[in-house]
Amino acid sequence: MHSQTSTQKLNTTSRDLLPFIESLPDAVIIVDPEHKIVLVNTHASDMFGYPTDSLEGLDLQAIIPATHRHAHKKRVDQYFRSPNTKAMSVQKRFSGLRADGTEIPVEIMLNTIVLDGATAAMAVVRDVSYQRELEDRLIQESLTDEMTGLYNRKHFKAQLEAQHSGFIRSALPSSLILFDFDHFKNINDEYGHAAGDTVLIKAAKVVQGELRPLDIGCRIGGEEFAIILPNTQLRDAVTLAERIRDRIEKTEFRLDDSTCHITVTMGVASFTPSDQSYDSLMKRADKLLYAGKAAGRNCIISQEALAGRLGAVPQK
Ligand SMILES: Nc1nc2c(ncn2[C@@H]2O[C@H](COP(=O)(O)OP(=O)(O)OP(=O)(O)O)[C@@H](O)[C@H]2O)c(=O)[nH]1
Repeated sequence: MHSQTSTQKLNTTSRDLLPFIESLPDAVIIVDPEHKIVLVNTHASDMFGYPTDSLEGLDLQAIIPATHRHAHKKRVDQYFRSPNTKAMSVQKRFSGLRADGTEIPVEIMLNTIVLDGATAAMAVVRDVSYQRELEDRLIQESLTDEMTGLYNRKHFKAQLEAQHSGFIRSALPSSLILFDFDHFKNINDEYGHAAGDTVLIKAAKVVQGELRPLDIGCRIGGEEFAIILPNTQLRDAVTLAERIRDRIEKTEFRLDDSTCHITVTMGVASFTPSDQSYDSLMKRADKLLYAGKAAGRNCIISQEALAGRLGAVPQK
């Protein structure tokens, strides 16, 4: 005698199944091997924005976002070839497509059933908008520096590592600007630590305002910032660094009852074939930054300067 398993097919009729699926708190969509929707509950019509019963008879593709349709169709075919009970969203984030064209984040649990004598797949679909939003917010928070809103050191390292991999794989140029505020201790000593924080927050906004969408602005230490510039040659990175240095120098930082000015010193470097890891770029940029401090601050020193081909770019 065979023991019952959780994957044993349910053998039922639409008439018997309907009250059961109507009693469930999730949307239920039953699909035949030709991908036709054969039975749904009211939650499914509501979730996807269709009048009652009008989902039935439609191709399943009608409720799949266009970008996922091809992969989803293949997955459904594969499911019918070797059906097993499984969650479709364990590794991947799924979305459904509503009648009004908006997308809804969902989790899907699939079961095979025999409905009215024919094999079908029963998808239990749960709206996970709230969880997805929370998840996105937590991910974003875990990568962000709370004070300035720039990315944090953890994200900085992960992104620089990814850029290094891209460089090794396909020689995509990437550059790094590392910078540190000059004599920041004096700001704290003169105006107080809270004022120092205000300067950092405002300077971060100045930096952010100069970046392109793909550039990654980070606060990697107390008053040490970094900008990863994907797909950017050293020359262009130096141009951007100079623009930011100049903008910060010219900014009047308004504090509670006073104002102050501050400057930054920058090290600018790009990946080279001898970089074994992202860390060597980081160390090189750090060395350049400290060479800039030694050269008198408020300046940019680029990798070429270190190689002796270009002088430092002191601004004063
Ligand atoms: N207000 C504030 N101060 C910070 C923060 N992080 C670091 N600092 C301060 O930044 C100062 C850094 O001092 P130093 O490392 O001596 O550097 P500096 O005074 O900027 O001088 P140079 O880097 O040599 O130009 C210290 O006084 C730290 O307390 C922060 O988040 N907020």
